[in-house]
Amino acid sequence: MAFDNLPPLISPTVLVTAAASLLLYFLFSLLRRSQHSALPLPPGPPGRFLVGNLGDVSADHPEEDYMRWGKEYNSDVIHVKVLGQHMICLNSVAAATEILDRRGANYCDRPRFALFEVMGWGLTLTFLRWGQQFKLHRSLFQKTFTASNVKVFRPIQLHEARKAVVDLLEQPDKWEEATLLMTTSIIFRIAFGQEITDVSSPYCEMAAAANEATTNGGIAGTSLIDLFPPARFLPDWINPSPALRHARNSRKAIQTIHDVPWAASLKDIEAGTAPPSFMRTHYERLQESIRSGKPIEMTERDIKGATGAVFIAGGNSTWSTVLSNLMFLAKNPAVQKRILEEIDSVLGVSADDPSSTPRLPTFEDRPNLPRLDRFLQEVQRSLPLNPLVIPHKSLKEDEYRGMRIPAGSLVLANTKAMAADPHVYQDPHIFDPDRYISTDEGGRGESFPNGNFGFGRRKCPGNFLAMATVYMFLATLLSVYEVEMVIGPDGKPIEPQPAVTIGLGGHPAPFQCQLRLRNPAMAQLLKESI
Ligand code: HEM
Repeated sequence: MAFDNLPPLISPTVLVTAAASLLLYFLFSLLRRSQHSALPLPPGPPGRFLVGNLGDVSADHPEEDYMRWGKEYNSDVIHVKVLGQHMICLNSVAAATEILDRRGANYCDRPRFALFEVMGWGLTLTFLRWGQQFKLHRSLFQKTFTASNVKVFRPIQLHEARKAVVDLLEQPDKWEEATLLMTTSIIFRIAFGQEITDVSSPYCEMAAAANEATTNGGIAGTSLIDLFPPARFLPDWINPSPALRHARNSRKAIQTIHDVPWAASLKDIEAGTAPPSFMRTHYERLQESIRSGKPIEMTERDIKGATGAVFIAGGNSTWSTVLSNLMFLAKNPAVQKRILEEIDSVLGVSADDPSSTPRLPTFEDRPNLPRLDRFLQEVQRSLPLNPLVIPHKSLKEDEYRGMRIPAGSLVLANTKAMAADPHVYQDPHIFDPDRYISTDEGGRGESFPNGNFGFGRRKCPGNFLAMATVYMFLATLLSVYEVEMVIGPDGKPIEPQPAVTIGLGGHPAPFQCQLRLRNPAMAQLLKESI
């Protein structure tokens, strides 16, 4: 876990308060122990008096520790206890689907994310505890972003993907900026109905500030403020943790991203000029309920919080996935060549036939591009961007294969371990999209990776939307460009090394690649299309 904030927080006041709370908690735990079933906890490293496994789980890549312990204890379910908090890590798809999917009703809570509340993400679905408000916000998302309902957003995704590739025709080395602008504009249009035409839009700065504040908040639920929420009220002068200071300093950015686009969209809605968006749909439903005297289940505050959640959960996560795909394209030229052949054949591009009249890719082409689809899956397996997903919390004590999962446990799904499981994937360290070809077609028929969008009742409600954006951008880009490795000063290609940064929502570590124009006629078509 990320206990990166530990040393600066140790002021005498905090130490005394923390020691007293720990003692109370310890006595309380002793009292409750007699009520537990006699089943053993899942295996895991032995803890120490009072602090348990504090310090045993690394801040940077805890998923690696859980994988190591999985091997050491020969178990796909690992238990650690930190400052009295039970934590259960699920290292296999079998354990995660049984516990988080099938028994989802018991694992749908979240721990309290006190640090993110301080920032101003109080009414954000991702961080809501189980209860009425969670159910309401979850239903707002689920209704809007089902596999079929997200089709309504396709024109936005198509337009933004084409625009991004046209921008790249001017400045092909600005692939990071162009893809960030695209994913930000898509999510802004879908959330608020506000278009971001270029980087000079004030929304870009607001989005960047909110994203930076949020991603630098560390791994959600793991700061000392999360483990000991009363510390959030410590005044600045007794040196609260850097994390708390960061959260307090972030409030303005988070408030702005909720208020400013909301106010602009409200004007458009009232003027009758607002395009379809998440905000418009739910705001108009609320107004309609008020007008017709129907029972009102949500408030304007709920809609504002949920709209902010669409932005924060759906913008950078999609951008990171796009970047990850670019990295693996550059790294695997042979795989890319076969995808390009497939795209050309579907779009009617023929080098031998000058009379061929190719066209630009659309959403309807997706079922005919299975190589691209398998590639998207293999990228997710090879570099899970959220290796431990976001912690779920159990409501009641449970039993799994003779092991006890205490009530109130934090449950982590280790997607990195799942993706590397040799029982599921042959040579898991090799990048091989063909591993998913079905046995009927002569392949191995390995399962698509499971867990990159989470599990159970907290599973990402934006997964269909996100993958539609990633698909549309890649199909459009590859119809025009090839993604290559950069050649280093020694004349050799610089091979990108896949790695993930830490924080809320992982991001691929910096890498290099370059775009080579391969089809000028398609580029011309693209320019004419927007
Ligand atoms: C490729 C892009 C994306 C990735 C990799 C991703 C991944 C995830 C993951 C791992 C979770 C946690 C699931 C769990 O706890 O079991 C999550 C939750 C969530 N995601 Fe996404 N997501 C993406 C895009 C989106 C988009 C586009 C939206 C908005 C429409 C969105 C909205 C949410 C929300 C609101 C939650 C919280 C759900 C809850 O707590 O009930 N995500 N996402």
